[in-house]
Amino acid sequence: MLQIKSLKKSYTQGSQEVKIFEDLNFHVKKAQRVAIMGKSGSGKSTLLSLISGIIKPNAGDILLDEVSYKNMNESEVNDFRASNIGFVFQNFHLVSYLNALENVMLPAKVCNISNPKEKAIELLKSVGLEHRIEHLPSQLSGGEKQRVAIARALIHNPKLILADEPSGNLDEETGIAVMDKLFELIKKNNTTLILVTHSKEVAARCEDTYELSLGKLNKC
Ligand SMILES: Nc1ncnc2c1ncn2[C@@H]1O[C@H](COP(=O)(O)OP(=O)(O)OP(=O)(O)O)[C@@H](O)[C@H]1O
Repeated sequence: MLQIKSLKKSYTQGSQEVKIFEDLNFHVKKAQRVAIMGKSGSGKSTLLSLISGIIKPNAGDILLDEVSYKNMNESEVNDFRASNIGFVFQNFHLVSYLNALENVMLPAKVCNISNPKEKAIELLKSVGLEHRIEHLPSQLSGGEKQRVAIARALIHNPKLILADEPSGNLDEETGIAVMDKLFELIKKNNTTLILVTHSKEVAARCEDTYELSLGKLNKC
């Protein structure tokens, strides 16, 4: 479902070129759950940004369900990402002036899906937050915010979820509860997951774990 072919990416810093990927090849099957680990600076966030089309590779290609990003312009990539990918970040990235319900409904607006309010309420119920739908992010705990973010990531039924340290900012018990919810929902929906984590316990929930090192993904 996700194919990464001969991917090359480097950053230019002054006169220096920082090479991250020189020839990365990788594929993920539908509904597969893949964890990516690796030292700080190995390129994990860069990889997620490339997969989401937020940054462009220097060469090579990425295909999601056979659709290549190569010939899309920026607005086509943005639309494609909005329809097909859901995100869960360490810092939740909720919109501070929107309540939980409005935050969850955001991707539904962009993707024009039917009955967004009903779907958002249903998802908030499924993450145990039916009593918090009118709360602003500042009125929610860290674990509650991440559960709102999970509901938001799933409302448009994305093919792929990209998660970057989703329990990184939560205490252990809350982190486990939030990850239980994320995995329960993605299993139910057959959603493919690529999860970046420093935690072996979190990675163990995935079928496959890879370590990113020197621009290559090595199976653990
Ligand atoms: N916009 C940029 N310009 C220049 N160099 C960059 C840029 N973004 C990232 N880098 C460099 O690329 C390398 C990979 O960064 P990246 O953020 O992908 O690593 P990471 O594995 O996600 O790290 P961490 O676990 O610390 O979040 C780092 O050496 C970083 O300094």
